[in-house]
Amino acid sequence: MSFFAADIRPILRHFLAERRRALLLGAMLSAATVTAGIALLGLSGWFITATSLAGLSAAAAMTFDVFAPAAGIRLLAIVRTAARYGERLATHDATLGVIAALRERLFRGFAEPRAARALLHRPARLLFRLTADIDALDSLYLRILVPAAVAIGAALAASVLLGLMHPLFGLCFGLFLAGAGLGLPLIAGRAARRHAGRRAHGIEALRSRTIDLIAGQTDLLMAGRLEAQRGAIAAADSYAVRADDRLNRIETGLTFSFGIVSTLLLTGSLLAVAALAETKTITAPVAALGLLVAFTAVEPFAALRRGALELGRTMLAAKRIAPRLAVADVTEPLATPLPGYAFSLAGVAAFHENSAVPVLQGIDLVLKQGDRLAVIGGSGAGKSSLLALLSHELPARTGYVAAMTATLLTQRTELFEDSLRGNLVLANPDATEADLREALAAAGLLADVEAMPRGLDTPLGEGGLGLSGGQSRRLALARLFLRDTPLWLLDEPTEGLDGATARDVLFRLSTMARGRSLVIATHIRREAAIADRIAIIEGGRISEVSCRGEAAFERALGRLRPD
Ligand SMILES: Nc1ncnc2c1ncn2[C@@H]1O[C@H](COP(=O)(O)OP(=O)(O)OP(=O)(O)O)[C@@H](O)[C@H]1O
Repeated sequence: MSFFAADIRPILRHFLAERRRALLLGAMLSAATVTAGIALLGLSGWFITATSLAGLSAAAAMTFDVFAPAAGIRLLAIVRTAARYGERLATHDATLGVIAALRERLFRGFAEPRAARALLHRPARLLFRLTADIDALDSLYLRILVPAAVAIGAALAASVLLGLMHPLFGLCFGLFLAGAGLGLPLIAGRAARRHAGRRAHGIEALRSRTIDLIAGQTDLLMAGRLEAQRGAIAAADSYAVRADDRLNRIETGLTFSFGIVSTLLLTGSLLAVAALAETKTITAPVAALGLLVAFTAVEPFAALRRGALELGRTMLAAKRIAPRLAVADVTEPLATPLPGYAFSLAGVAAFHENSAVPVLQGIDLVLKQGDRLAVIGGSGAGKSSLLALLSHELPARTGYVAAMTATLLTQRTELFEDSLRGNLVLANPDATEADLREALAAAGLLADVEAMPRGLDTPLGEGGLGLSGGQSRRLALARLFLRDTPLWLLDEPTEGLDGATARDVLFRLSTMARGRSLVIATHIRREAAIADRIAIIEGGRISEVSCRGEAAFERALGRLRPD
């Protein structure tokens, strides 16, 4: 059970912190529903038997009070219905509230720079965490914790009641019911765990491979890999189906075992109440009550069946989500550099997640406020990683990092399926209409936007569809202009643009950057030429830094790709 507790604890903590009262209320109402059900059936059994016995003699029939038990039955029926209604409302409202908060918290965790960077490499993972994994967690409360608590409560209440008829009867009944009723779902849960995990992995693979097939149809066709991709989808499907089949078998076995246990228990209870009635320890109506109480106390355990089968999936979700909850709020801000400096790095080494090789090492570099630095080097040398370090996306393993608040213009322009306005205000939610227009004008995109019938409200398709490459880059630039930070980090800002557009974009950038510090990671001469200094990075180490006017600076520029 320790594996269960370790993974589940952080999730439970979140559940309780979020909606403690509603969750407890839901559990109490659930217990009230079951208790009222047990009492209703027990009292009804007692009433029917007592009435028929009273009817055997005229004297007894005259004195028998039918009103009090009938009123009790009606009251219990009303209580059960009302409690069931309230329980559904309370438990579902609490669960949905908790799950929504969990999703938001997870999303915020993913939006943390480091996590976002790691997830960019596996976006399908983010999708599954936010959808399938979070959804799987609603089982924890609704199908595992509440039914287990209610079943234990029902077994306890029934044992006490039957114990009043005969202590040994109550004790044996309670022990057998709790042992078998909890033991069977636990055994089934353990057996199903592996298959539930496999089913989840199979479905994930099925989804991502199908998305790859649809999104990459043309490329797959051109490479002659369409059939292979279809085969991969079929393989994922049959993997999930095999796991499903195993789960169905376990469920059938569990249902069968529950059937045997409840039959044994009821037979035992029938024999016990018959023996007690025979020895006149209890009356016949009380025997009927006892039998029906035993019958209804078994029912809540059957409700654990689904939770047991989903236990594996729930555990997998908890295991994946719990670590993200733990780190969601703990990113420390970077140290502030000394006055007059934009950043300062000393003896820095950094590693990408899951990599044993340092991507940056022995980095000693400073940038004065207002200065412009170009970082050049071969592909994979570590230029983007240096920008990631300065923007606090990549943590330093060793050394000292101090940097002013920075904005990073990434290599790829990330645009969303939203209006132009929506894509712009991401950079500054408080920007006014005038700010947006000013930023667009500075980026050279205002005329294009004004020519569009819906202007700033023009909707963009997925990934910014509807804009040309140049327009997308200008939109990214306008977004940068809306970020009033003292340090701008630009990763190949004009890559992929034609010469004229690139020069225009660079000119605008250079104008808007006046007074700020710039770091430009680049392969292109025109981009490095706007810098005052050039740092060459090779294999994660800075091998040379030169200043404008020095021969080394010109040599470094000469190494770069011309326009
Ligand atoms: N998130 C990541 N996880 C693991 N390794 C990474 C990650 N990002 C980059 N790397 C690796 O780190 C090294 C440096 O990458 P980086 O992107 O910093 O190089 P770069 O100089 O900017 O290259 P380019 O000019 O091609 O953009 C490469 O070997 C790359 O494969």
